[in-house]
Amino acid sequence: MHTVLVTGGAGFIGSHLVHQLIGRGDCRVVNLDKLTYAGNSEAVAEVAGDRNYTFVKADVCDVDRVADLLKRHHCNAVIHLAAETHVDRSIAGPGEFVRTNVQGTFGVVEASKQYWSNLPADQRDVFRVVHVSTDEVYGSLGDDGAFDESSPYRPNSPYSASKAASDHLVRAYHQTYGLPTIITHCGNNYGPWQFPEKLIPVVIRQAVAQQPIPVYGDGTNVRDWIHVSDHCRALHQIWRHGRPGEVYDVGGGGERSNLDIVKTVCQSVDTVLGRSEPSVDQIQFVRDRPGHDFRYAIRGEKIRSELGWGPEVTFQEGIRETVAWYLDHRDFLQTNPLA
Ligand SMILES: Cc1cn([C@H]2C[C@H](O)[C@@H](COP(=O)(O)OP(=O)(O)O[C@H]3O[C@H](CO)[C@@H](O)[C@H](O)[C@H]3O)O2)c(=O)[nH]c1=O
Repeated sequence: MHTVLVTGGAGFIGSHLVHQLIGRGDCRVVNLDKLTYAGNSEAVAEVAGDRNYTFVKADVCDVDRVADLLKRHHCNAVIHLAAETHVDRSIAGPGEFVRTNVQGTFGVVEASKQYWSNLPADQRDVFRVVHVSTDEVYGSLGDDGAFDESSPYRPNSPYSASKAASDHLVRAYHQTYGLPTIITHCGNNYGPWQFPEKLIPVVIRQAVAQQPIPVYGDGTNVRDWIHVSDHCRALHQIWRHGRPGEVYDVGGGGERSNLDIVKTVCQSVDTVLGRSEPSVDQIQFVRDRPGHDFRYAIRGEKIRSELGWGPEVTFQEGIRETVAWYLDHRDFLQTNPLA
């Protein structure tokens, strides 16, 4: 039996990871979450009563608290997802991103180091810290090429800069203290429970309400999309079989332009609701995001060849399921992103 401290386990990706880990039957999960606007206890309600699950409302910046939890629960891994994640919010207010993403990651690695360095040798060997980061640290691509683990860091937004800084701290803790850390970079996730500030839930909400669907700039920007369950499977593989000190980029092959995403989502909403007037007519091209990265693409060769991981959910199937989920959870869709 493993015991994993998941930070940010009430968030979008974190809650899916918590479900997967508990579902495996060989993991106890301690979910540390501050329950900020993007954290949602409802997303983990199904596991709340499970004997292998513990929820702790806490802040990753609190080193003593994190160290105490690791010790109290005899954790043998940390998967660190707690973060501020929305690029537009980071442009409006970068301070919270520096605090949560940089100071918070410091809290996690410092607490982990304190705990890990006092473990008996056999437990030190199996302990891992998996830091969940983003492909956005690599900056923006033109029409060709793809990121891989050797791509230079060129973050462009306050969000991606804060994630890049957090990566460097994690790397430094490995280089300096030998803490067994692994860094991951994933592309754009989609699926149930994604907060309605990100592109796909925004499109669903606006399409359903027959309101304008905002597309930044001309909609030609490209992102590499992955279903959240595939990402969580990758995180498990990386934790269990990845090599300490390494970086693994997660994804590959899911490139789509924003306009393509918007059209696919609109068609899916129209089909489920039996609409005759196409939702795409609601598209409104709006002012571009400042410093908007043009394109992200992940090669994904290392994780495929070293860990045998690849995505399983097709985009068509994933979008159909996601749209159906949001239409069944319209209250969540109405959550005020500015709250
Ligand atoms: C919310 C919104 C977004 N967009 C555009 C901006 C982007 O090019 C694209 C996706 O936007 P977002 O859903 O905000 O995601 P993006 O900025 O790519 O960043 C996401 O993907 C990253 C991984 O690439 C994660 O690290 C971030 O946490 C996550 O937020 O759609 C629109 O055109 N209209 C919108 O209303």
